[in-house]
Amino acid sequence: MTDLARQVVDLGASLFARGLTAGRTGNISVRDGDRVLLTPTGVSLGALAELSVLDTGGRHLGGPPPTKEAFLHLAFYRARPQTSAVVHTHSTHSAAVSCLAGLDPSNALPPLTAYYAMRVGSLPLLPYHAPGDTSLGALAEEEAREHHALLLANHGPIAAGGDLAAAADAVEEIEETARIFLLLRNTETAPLTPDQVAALRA
Ligand SMILES: O=C(CO)COP(=O)(O)O
Ligand SMILES: [Zn+2]
Repeated sequence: MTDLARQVVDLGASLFARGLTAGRTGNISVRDGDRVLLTPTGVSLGALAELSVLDTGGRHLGGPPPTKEAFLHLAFYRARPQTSAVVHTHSTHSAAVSCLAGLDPSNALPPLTAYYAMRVGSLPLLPYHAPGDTSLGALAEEEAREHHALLLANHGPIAAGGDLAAAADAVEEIEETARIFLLLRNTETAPLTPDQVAALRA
């Protein structure tokens, strides 16, 4: 197993052990030159043994069949050439927020904390599609041009980063902020001001 593949296995084990995705949910990918290593479909992130290999055009080059969300991962790589990794989870609080009525589709969570503003920024909500429904690909690719993190309605977060740690950081920060958001529901909150957010992202 290559060092990069080992990093995917270790990240999967870490996300699973911390309850950030359960059962056989979630998927991870990392770019390796002109190839992409992805978690296989139907496996627990806590028990990854081998990875699937695609080219950036989606051609299957080796390993078991890839995650059914491979098309979403590839949409991020196409839309954001600086992306080297993508992480998707079904983290509980993020998934709970993704089921709420009345969310702002352009930004599902307010900037309650500085780290959320720094690691995520804004979080467009993509309309519900069944897992693996490739008709979400075009919309995801369009949103990914401007945003490295998206929330899939009635599903969970997906985030891209310059490396695996950055993509995981974004998904974890979404989960922490979703938890805070739900803890504070029906309470008046004081999110960061646009100036405070801009200062953090400068
Ligand atoms: O999270 C998932 C679907 O959205 C898990 O599917 P895969 O096992 O195909 O990766
Ligand atoms: Zn999923």
